[in-house]
Amino acid sequence: MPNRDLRRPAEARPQPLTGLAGFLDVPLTGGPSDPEATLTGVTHDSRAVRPGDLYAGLQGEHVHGAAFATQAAEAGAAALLTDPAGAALAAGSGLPALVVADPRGRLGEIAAWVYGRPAEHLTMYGVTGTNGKTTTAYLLDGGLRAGGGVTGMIGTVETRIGEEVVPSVRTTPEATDVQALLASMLERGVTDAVMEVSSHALALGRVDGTVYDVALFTNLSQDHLDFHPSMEDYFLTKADLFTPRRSRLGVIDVDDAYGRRLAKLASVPVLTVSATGDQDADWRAENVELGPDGSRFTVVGPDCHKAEARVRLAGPFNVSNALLAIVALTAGGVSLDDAVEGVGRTPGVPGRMERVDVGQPFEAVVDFAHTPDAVETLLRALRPVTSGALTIVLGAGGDRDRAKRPLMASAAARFADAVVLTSDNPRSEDPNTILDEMLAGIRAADAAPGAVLVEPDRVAAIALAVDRAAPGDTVVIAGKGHEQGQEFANGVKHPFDDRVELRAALARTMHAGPASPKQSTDARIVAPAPSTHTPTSETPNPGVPATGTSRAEETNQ
Ligand SMILES: CC(=O)N[C@H]1[C@@H](OP(=O)(O)OP(=O)(O)OC[C@H]2O[C@@H](n3ccc(=O)[nH]c3=O)[C@H](O)[C@@H]2O)O[C@H](CO)[C@@H](O)[C@@H]1O[C@H](C)C(=O)N[C@@H](C)C(=O)N[C@H](CCC(=O)O)C(=O)O
Ligand SMILES: Nc1ncnc2c1ncn2[C@@H]1O[C@H](COP(=O)(O)OP(=O)(O)OP(=O)(O)O)[C@@H](O)[C@H]1O
Ligand SMILES: N[C@H](CCC[C@H](N)C(=O)O)C(=O)O
Ligand SMILES: [Mg+2]
Repeated sequence: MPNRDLRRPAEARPQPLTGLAGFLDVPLTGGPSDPEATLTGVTHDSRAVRPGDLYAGLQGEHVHGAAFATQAAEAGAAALLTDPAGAALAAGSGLPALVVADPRGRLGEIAAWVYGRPAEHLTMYGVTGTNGKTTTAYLLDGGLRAGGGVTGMIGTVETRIGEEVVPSVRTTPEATDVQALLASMLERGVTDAVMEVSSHALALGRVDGTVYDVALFTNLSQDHLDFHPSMEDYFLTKADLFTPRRSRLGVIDVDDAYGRRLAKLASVPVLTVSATGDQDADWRAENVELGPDGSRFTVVGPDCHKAEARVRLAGPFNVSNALLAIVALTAGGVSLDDAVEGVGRTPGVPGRMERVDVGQPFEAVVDFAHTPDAVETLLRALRPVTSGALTIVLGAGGDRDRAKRPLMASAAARFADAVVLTSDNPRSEDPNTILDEMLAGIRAADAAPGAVLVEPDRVAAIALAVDRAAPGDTVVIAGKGHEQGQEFANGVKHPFDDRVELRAALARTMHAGPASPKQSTDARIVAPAPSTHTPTSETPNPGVPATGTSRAEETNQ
């Protein structure tokens, strides 16, 4: 274990506070101004303040961070950055203040300034898109290592500096943490940094102060409509990554309709990729051979570039992710041979198409699909490798996009033979309300009688799917992938790992034989009622048909 907190650089590079005031062109107000005062770090969280930090008191959805200025001062903050409302709130803190109209909008450049603009000394890769960011980031990492790079990674599953891992809280951290992490990476000899760039990050200034050498776009489909007012806003937020203030070059998957739009809209040079052969693109995957453990394909690019490639993750969509990574690597200076070699060596990504095998006579897989498009893509990928029935266990997260719930359930009913609806992370919501909203998306025509079951307890739902599986079937547990907990109301998080639960359920069936009657009778078996088809207002992905939203009936058979 590392003996220091890698989230910050060890070496303090004190910057004069008056220098920051000059940089921002605002006076220092409020507390006593020491002309010699210096800053050694910056944070937006009073609970993370270290002596010498600039504390950014930001207006949040719930509270104004400036309300914690006294706590920040007690922890040793050297100064406060805030807005006029925050300055009033922090009046009693005694901290000298820099007051600007939009502190969140300035935080990225300030953090980059405080930490010595680390991104300028690293080769930066930024991956955006609704699905495939984490997977593509791991593949990029593999290719960079094969090219001799020392890598750092910031993303959903983990944050890594060389070989050392720091747990990730979110996909893209706040700007203060991004810049501190990049400075820490630089200090520890990292040459190339790979980051997942969420739309929240772009909208909330988390990656301000970072210009990516190569920006990647995987695809766009419905998600996060709790945060974005429309798909158009979601798209334009992502598209901003492909402008000169944020990147130097774009690599875009044009098999995706939004990707094709982006390739035209981008104001940085762009390389296009297509793994399906359906689109005109600079780089293509040809001779694709899909297998249960991964795929082989030929990479074909401009100027007679050609190489035989493989990806050790099943499904055609992972050929897209791999091709995108390979092309981005070559754009970033890695040779095509090293890129292909490193991507092909990458063993897998935790909780993405991860097979769990205790010797059972059917396939059991854990995957992170938690959008309508990902559920459809996943099931379409598993169908050709399933000789028997395909069963999915699926829930939807609480306090997230509600509109995607019926669409996820609809995709599950249309592309699987059996569906066990269950809880994901209910967070502050009632799990049964989420399940009802999912059920509303399933039309009678999409599911055979008895094919849809509801079991709110995720452990029991996994056991139910396993108990019903026959030789040749595939059971996929979707939506939580690598996650290590299940979140309930009031921030309560119970330890939970789909892979552990699936393994335990499989082991039980192997030893005890099929179905424990209790699990089967407790679940509700749902017969979706014939219903009027109500198209949804958004048709986010031109490839996904609209689905009904009527209420399903329960028969409790
Ligand atoms: C919508 C959103 O992103 N909200 C983020 C936002 O929360 P907020 O505005 O509600 O903050 P708040 O709780 O009102 O607090 C205001 C300020 O006071 C500070 N504070 C608060 C309490 C305290 O004791 N001390 C203190 O300093 C907070 O640090 C914050 O700066 O600022 C907080 C502090 O930075 C974030 O934790 C919070 O992310 C929440 C937890 C979140 O879940 N965000 C998710 C949806 C998210 O960002 N997801 C994306 C996309 C995922 C993907 O598709 O891959 C991601 O990048 O992970
Ligand atoms: N290129 C792709 N196209 C469609 N679906 C994909 C693609 N790549 C991955 N998926 C699906 O999306 C799921 C999530 O993949 P991954 O974790 O790589 O995406 P992500 O963009 O990082 O997601 P998140 O934003 O939640 O972190 C996978 O488990 C798989 O089901
Ligand atoms: N990055 C995504 C992950 C969702 C994973 C799923 N298990 C859920 O909780 O909805 C989010 O925060 O929206
Ligand atoms: Mg991710």
